[in-house]
Amino acid sequence: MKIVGLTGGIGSGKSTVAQMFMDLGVPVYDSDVEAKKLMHSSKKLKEEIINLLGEDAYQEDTLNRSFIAQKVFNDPELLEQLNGIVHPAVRKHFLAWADMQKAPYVIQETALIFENGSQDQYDFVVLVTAPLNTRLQRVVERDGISEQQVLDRMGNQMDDAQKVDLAQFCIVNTDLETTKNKVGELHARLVTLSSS
Ligand SMILES: CC(C)(COP(=O)(O)OP(=O)(O)OC[C@H]1O[C@@H](n2cnc3c(N)ncnc32)[C@H](O)[C@@H]1O)[C@@H](O)C(=O)NCCC(=O)NCCS
Ligand SMILES: Nc1ncnc2c1ncn2[C@@H]1O[C@H](COP(=O)(O)OP(=O)(O)OP(=O)(O)O)[C@@H](O)[C@H]1O
Repeated sequence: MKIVGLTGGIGSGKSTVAQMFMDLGVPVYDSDVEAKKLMHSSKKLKEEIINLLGEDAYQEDTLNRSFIAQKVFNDPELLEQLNGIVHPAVRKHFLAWADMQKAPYVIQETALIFENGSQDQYDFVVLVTAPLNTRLQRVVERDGISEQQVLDRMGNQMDDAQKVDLAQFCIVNTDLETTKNKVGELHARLVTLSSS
């Protein structure tokens, strides 16, 4: 079984594209969602996160996302430390999940691949892109946060121009119908590549 990484900057449409692959029957692991579940359920992670960010990181036992986001997304060092706690746990959990899937290939959807040099963990990396202004607008509308807050997160991610050169496949996600067709073509290609 091959392991495909699906990545893209904030608001590029990773989750939208991931859903299209799921509709074609491909098992998809959503790292953002699973990371949050682990940050909630693992006592060890929780302790480490409280040690790093303080008691306010959890509110009545629930992850205080806005507090954490506001602390880490404009402090690269702190973000790196948080990533150092969360990412190894997600990796371990993903591998156990992948082991249980029966399909030619599985997808790990994750915001960060090239940023942390983890591209070697994948057989192929698919990059989703969209123009910066479109991404900004989508996230402001979806999450109700300010443009500056989106720009802070973008500041911790690599530019598309650099990522395009590193990925094996790229999906430009502006028109949804075009994206869907591209996903269909890519799926057929990945199935073929997975059997060779
Ligand atoms: C800070 C947190 C609680 C904010 O949660 P929130 O629900 O507001 O945002 P969400 O997780 O949906 O992230 C939205 C987008 O922000 C960007 N983002 C998230 N984590 C990171 C990161 N570590 N570095 C750069 N960008 C990131 C991505 O584009 C992501 O898709 C959360 O993002 C987090 O815990 N991040 C650190 C752990 C991590 O790296 N998770 C990502 C998968 S392993
Ligand atoms: N081609 C498109 N046309 C119009 N809206 C879109 C398109 N693709 C995605 N969107 C919308 O833009 C928003 C962001 O898309 P999505 O959540 O898939 O991005 P993402 O890359 O997963 O974002 P994040 O990094 O924040 O998790 C969503 O509200 C989604 O419905």
